[in-house]
Amino acid sequence: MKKIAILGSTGSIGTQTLEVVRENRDIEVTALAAGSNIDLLEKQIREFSPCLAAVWEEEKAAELKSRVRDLDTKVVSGMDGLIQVSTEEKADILVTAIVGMIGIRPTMEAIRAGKDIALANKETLVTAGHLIMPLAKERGVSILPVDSEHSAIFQSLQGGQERSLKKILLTASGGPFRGRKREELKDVQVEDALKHPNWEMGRKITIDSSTMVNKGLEVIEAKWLFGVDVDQIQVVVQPQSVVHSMVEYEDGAVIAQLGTPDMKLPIQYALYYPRRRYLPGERLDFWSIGKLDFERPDTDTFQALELAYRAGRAGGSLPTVFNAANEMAVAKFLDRKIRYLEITDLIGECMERHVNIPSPSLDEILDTEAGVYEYINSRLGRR
Ligand SMILES: NC(=O)C1=CN([C@@H]2O[C@H](COP(=O)(O)OP(=O)(O)OC[C@H]3O[C@@H](n4cnc5c(N)ncnc54)[C@H](OP(=O)(O)O)[C@@H]3O)[C@@H](O)[C@H]2O)C=CC1
Ligand SMILES: CC(=O)[C@@H](O)[C@H](O)COP(=O)(O)O
Ligand SMILES: [Mn+2]
Repeated sequence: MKKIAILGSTGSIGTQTLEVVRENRDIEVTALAAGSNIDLLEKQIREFSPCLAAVWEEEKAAELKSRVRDLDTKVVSGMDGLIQVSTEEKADILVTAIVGMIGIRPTMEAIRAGKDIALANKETLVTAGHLIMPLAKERGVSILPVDSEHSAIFQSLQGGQERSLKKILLTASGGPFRGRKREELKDVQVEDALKHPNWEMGRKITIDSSTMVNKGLEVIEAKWLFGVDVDQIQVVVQPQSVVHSMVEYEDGAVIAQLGTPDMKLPIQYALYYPRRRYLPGERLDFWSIGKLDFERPDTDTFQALELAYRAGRAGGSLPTVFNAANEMAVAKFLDRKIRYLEITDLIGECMERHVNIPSPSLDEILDTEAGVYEYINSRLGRR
């Protein structure tokens, strides 16, 4: 019996992970954590009987505790609760399906406790990759990619050919605004940006896909997962999201992983690696697909992609600035406090004024995050 804990069980990746669990009878869920959706978390507790559940908000945790008092599930809250879930002693694998760099501490504690990580939470690796990758190596734990592109790269690298890897071809859908010019994006509304052409995902990552910040985060995520320079990573727009990513080897051979846009495949692959298992769902039908398109990304319009390369090349605390500015800007955009193009503008502005810390400690990363939030709040006044 495989045993897993999930951070962010009520979200898009969290619920799809539980679907994978439902379809396979040999995974036990030992711990679950969510932010505030206690209605869904209660249902999950009743179905999967974890011994531990965490809710970020203390009041909601108290309410959930009272609702599940007929069960043996212990309910905890706050950062301490997240860490208890991530280090729950019976679990072998932690699925990090929480959104944002709030995942750093629980992920690091899980690694210290010897858990393998099925990593969806890219913000953690983007901001703390220089701490996480060596820690994982030291503790002998695996970081298994869940992000579809990184899973595709990982799958394309099977066979132990990593040493002959020349280049990563990271595919991007181009988002809902592919083909538009920057000028045409000034009046974009929340509803427009939430219409991803191919994937159903949480709100924050959906906005990130529309600005191509998501692809920028993924470039830095790939740098850490596969030990390459960001300049060995080329973003290729593949509007159908059928080619999930590719690798080019020294001899010019390109190996790709293709599939329907369904996150259950990378989730299941991470949970059972190196085994492949039957997964119900649609299969690719190349006769009806007909053709696949490939394009160069428009970095004049999607300036965040260049900013991410700059942050990834510089390293240190600059990726934290890129990520933290985006996290706050997206929250404000979703709250209708700022305009769409201000997301990218704020990221650029925060990066411009930052004095880079070459190899920041966890405290320095969190201080950098706090500094970015403080700057954006003061810069926007009461907005
Ligand atoms: N969705 C996708 O297809 C993909 C997602 N990813 C990455 O996976 C991560 C999750 O994305 P996604 O599932 O779309 O996001 P969602 O917004 O759908 O879900 C986020 C989850 O995190 C929980 N959460 C948020 N804040 C806290 C907190 N403070 N404490 C505890 N739990 C918290 C939410 O709980 P609640 O709802 O209860 O508040 C929810 O369960 C992101 O990093 C994203 O970039 C990567 C590739 C694909
Ligand atoms: C499903 C997944 O992995 C997302 O990160 C997806 O790739 C977003 O699509 P784009 O960022 O390419 O639009
Ligand atoms: Mn992705």
